Amino acid sequence: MRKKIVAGNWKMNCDLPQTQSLITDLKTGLVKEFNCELMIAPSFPFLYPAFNSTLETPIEVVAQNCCEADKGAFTGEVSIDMLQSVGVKTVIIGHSERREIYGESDELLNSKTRAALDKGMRVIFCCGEMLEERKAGKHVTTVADQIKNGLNDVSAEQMEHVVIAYEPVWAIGTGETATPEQAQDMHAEIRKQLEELFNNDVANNTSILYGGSVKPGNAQEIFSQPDVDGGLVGGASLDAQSFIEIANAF
Ligand SMILES: O=C[C@H](O)COP(=O)(O)O
Repeated sequence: MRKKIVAGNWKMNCDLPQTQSLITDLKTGLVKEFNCELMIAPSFPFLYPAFNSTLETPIEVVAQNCCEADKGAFTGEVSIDMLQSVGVKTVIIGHSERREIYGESDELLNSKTRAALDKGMRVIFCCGEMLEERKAGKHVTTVADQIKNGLNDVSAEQMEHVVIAYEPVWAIGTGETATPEQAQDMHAEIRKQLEELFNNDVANNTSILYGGSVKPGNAQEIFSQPDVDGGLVGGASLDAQSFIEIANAF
């Protein structure tokens, strides 16, 4: 079932006091029902305190990454079981910063995605083209390849637990947003791709979020596009008021 979602990716920004104070501000600001699911993704050490602080609220705490392996000699990694043991049910996989800075390949992201889905997690699978790829007119094929490779061997049934986040890399943290038309065009292409890879139900029922400089001032126009089901928000999610205003854009 296609859901409206606004997810805040806090990236590597808040320490424990800042995490707690941002959650307190969010809880104070959540005075009414929202027409969308709300998620926040703090850093690993703060997932458990965040999970505890958001019990009985509409906020879901999600992870920014996970390891594809079960357990063992993987220094610095965090397993899916570990995430689940602190209440996490959703994980972001394939963010462009993981792809670019940490060199995570389509194959690795596919392993992470399948491992997370096999363990019953929900996955927010990120895709998006670089500026040069858009300028060269290769943005649609780039994103199609990322989806095809990243979701290889994922079943149509498992796709019920997959959310796609389209984030053009040139719009992340730059203040430059894709136009609502650019977002809509790519989201429609992604749905076409999901239909080819899976079926019509998967294409229609998968939530596709837009990410890249979403702010209170542009959220409504972007979210009003027929194939945009919400946002993966970076910078603006670090301010409770902005995040709530974005969530109110539905
Ligand atoms: O995960 C979120 C995206 O990278 C967007 O970040 P941004 O809203 O700061 O551009």
